[in-house]
Amino acid sequence: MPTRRPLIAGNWKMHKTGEEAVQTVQQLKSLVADVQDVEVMVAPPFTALAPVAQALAGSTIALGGQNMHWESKGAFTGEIAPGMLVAAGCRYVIIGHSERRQFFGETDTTVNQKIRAALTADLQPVFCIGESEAQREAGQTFSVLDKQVQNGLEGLFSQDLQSLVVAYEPVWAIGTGKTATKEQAQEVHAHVRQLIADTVDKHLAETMRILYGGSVNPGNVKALMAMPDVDGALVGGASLDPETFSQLVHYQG
Ligand SMILES: O=C[C@H](O)COP(=O)(O)O
Repeated sequence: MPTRRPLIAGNWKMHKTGEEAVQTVQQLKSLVADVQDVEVMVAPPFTALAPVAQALAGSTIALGGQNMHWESKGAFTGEIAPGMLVAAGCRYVIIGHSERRQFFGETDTTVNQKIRAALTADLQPVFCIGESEAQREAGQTFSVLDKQVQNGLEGLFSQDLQSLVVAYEPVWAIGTGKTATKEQAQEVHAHVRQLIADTVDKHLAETMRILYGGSVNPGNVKALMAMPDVDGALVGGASLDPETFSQLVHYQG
């Protein structure tokens, strides 16, 4: 069984100016300086990327973008190109977050275009999937997730997807304080891994990291991380405070 290096990622969403973000990572850097076996990533807003990259110089904390366009340049007012994220110091990019799907019209098709563009630019996509509360209650969780995964990865093969990270974020658990139970998370993660094994490649499925996201906090992270198919967390609210985020990174105690 291959070892998957845990990834604890902070998605700061629309929080923090450049100055506030730099202050946060300066504290975080020393708080997690002892951590070796867990990868840490922060995804600040676009305007904070360059100063945060500078503040992170010499640290192992990785930087991520929260979104990007799939084209490399052009007349796309308000958009950011993959190469711009790379130039700003990003290694990762979050793609298809449910807030992007819900409020900004992202579809499986644009998610697929973005994943392709990220891979071409050598950015590691953190590909977000998740069902709504109504879909879960209607017993559609697996069919919704299967469609998101299959459409999002359409036309991509194992050799393209080596750096892919999947993040399972049930929409009903985001920012609500209502975390999926560790059993619910494990059930979905195992299902998604099996789907990748069946439709893409078995080895990729075994090595690919699947993060859980949705009201992760210092009180529930350990139990979630103990599940065999949970390889990390994509954290919103609890990633904004460096002390709290550091507690998540130190989930092993
Ligand atoms: O990307 C992060 C998720 O949307 C989770 O947010 P949350 O931890 O505030 O529930």
